[in-house]
Amino acid sequence: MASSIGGFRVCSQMGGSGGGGGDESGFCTLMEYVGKGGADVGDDLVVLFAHLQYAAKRIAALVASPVNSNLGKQAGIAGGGGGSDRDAPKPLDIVSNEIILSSLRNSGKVAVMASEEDDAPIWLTDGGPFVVVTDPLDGSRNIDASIPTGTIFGIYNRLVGIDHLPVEEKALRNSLQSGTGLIAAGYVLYSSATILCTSFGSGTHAFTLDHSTGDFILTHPSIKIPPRGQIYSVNDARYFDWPDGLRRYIDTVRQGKGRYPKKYSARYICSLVADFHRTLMYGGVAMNPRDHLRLVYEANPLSFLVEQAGGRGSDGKSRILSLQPVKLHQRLPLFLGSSEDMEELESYGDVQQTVNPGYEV
Ligand SMILES: O=P(O)(O)OC[C@H]1O[C@](O)(COP(=O)(O)O)[C@@H](O)[C@@H]1O
Repeated sequence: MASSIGGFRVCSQMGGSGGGGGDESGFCTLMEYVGKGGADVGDDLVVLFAHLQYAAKRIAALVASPVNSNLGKQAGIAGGGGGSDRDAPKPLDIVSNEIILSSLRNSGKVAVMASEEDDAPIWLTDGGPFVVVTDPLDGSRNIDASIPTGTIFGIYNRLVGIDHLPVEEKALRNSLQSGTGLIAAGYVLYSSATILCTSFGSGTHAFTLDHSTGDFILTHPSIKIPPRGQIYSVNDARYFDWPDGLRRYIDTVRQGKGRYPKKYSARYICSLVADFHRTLMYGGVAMNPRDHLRLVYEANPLSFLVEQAGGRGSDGKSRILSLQPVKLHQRLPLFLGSSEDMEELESYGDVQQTVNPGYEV
């Protein structure tokens, strides 16, 4: 049973599906939540989450460290940009990828990890029950300005029916599962607070890192995205490359002439996890209408989370989770948000940006 003490949402009793655990202090940690006294997601998944939260804490410390203050994604740096100095520090998205890889390997629970940072999926553990897809540090281009970044992950069961295939082939096929097969997904937002938001298929719940104890505390149980928001989130410098439908939609809602008779406001951090988190909290639509974001690593996990919170994830025409990935690094237009806003947006027909001239910034 969730209640509120001093502004925190807390669990006052153990057990119950999705109810989470809790101790005598009333606070419910992520590990209590997933464990037997809480949502009881199964021992294997509990072990995996223990390792995922450890990786998240290491990345949170990394992005906040003064030592790394100028190590955003930069071409020419050794380890990521093809530079030649082997002793040069690596960009943070490469280090984050290594942190997640070692955590997943150490968990012993992951058969395959597919990462936005790697060309091909990595086979980790024969018999590992799970497949993890991840964008280890999204928004890393913002690091140098201390703008929020995030980790995104999705978890599937290993396809045991293809265990007999050669490693490369089964690694790829396991990683190309449709989003309808997700058993869990989440993101970690590295911002003024470090927030791990996750779903196991029964609601979306967010946990905030308590730096004094190192625990993620359940602060936002059963998040419900408002059915209607008043915010649109898009890089509107691309307005002149948009199709007519998208231009008309944005022009209409910003003038307060849409189905909801209020003038919408624009918010765009240009860091997907941060833009998505705000949308989950306040409602509205977060979008990138061009073929830029990835189906496997970004669109599927975030669509799973927004659907579990009562919203929708679409490519402008179809439900994201129903799409069958054909390529690991497949890109697509992405629209995530409140159910009524999404419905109104899609009613404009052509909202997918088909020209993608390449942008310098
Ligand atoms: O340039 P655009 O179209 O505004 O795209 C911005 C989006 O790209 C991202 O930076 C991800 O791009 P990268 O994977 O190339 O880093 C998101 O965080 C952000 O939402």
